[in-house]
Amino acid sequence: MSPWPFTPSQPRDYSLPNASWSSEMQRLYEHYNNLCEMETEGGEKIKGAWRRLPSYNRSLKYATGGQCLSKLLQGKARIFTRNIEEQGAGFEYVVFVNKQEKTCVCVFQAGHLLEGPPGHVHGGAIATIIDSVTGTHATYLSGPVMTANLTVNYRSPIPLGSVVLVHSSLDKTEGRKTFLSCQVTSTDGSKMHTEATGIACLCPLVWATSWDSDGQSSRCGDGSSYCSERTAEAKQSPWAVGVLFECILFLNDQFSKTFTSH
Ligand SMILES: CCCCCCCCCCCC(=O)SCCNC(=O)CCNC(=O)[C@H](O)C(C)(C)COP(=O)(O)OP(=O)(O)OC[C@H]1O[C@@H](n2cnc3c(N)ncnc32)[C@H](O)[C@@H]1OP(=O)(O)O
Repeated sequence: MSPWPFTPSQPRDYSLPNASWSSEMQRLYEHYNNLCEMETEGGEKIKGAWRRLPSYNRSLKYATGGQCLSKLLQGKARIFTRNIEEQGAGFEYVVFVNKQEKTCVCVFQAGHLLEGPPGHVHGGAIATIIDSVTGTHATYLSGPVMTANLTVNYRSPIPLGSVVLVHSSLDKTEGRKTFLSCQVTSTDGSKMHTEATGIACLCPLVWATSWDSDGQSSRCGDGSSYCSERTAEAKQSPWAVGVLFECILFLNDQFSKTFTSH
């Protein structure tokens, strides 16, 4: 690993198909991926309502200023759903967001390491994928968040190795809080596996700096879509504070390493 935190790198995008994906997983990936790009009558390709979110084994890629943060913390900040080496053994998933409807869908294939009841997915693994999807969705909508609350109702077991859809929708935002609902269903929608609601809380530092002079919130998850109408100036504020905050964390870590190695 490079000792210099700004060194450019090409991390693996875990949301792209791999050999472990079943034909059903592949089919659904292609279905939603096709909705990301539309063709006009003139044959021109234009952006659709959906967008695939790339996914890395580092967790900060989509935070406001995340491109920079993820480089600073590339050797540190890991997200455990993306750190099981064997392809197909753990969480195989891809998340798509619908900018207009403010909804999100995840195509999820559960691998053998996620077993709970014999032949079925562990409840903690189900809560994990729900937390990951709603957390990603809230981050996309509002900026870097922590899960404050997650309430899960398990309706029917999920067979190990099967593919399910995880739907997340925005209920409301209230101050720092983003309220989301989530359903895990079979891919044809006929069976409800799990229902959940959650509250994601915008990180305090970002919240404190995300107000325009006119009192309008300028939170922007990916800085490009949900808040595209907001001012560029407003977008800079949480980005800059985020980078400053992460610089402090990075320097702190370097100092810690220096002291503990002696
Ligand atoms: C970038 C990644 C991309 C990549 C995508 C990454 C996807 C993965 C996402 C994983 C997300 C996680 O697992 S995060 C890890 C699990 N979560 C945690 O560890 C969070 C631990 N809890 C905390 O750190 C804290 O409690 C916070 C940050 C949630 C809130 O603390 P705080 O900042 O001091 O704020 P506080 O005033 O207490 O609360 C703010 C508002 O939220 C309300 N509130 C707080 N807790 C609750 C609660 N349990 N249920 C209801 N409401 C609550 C309060 O009443 C208040 O409402 P009002 O008075 O304003 O009305």
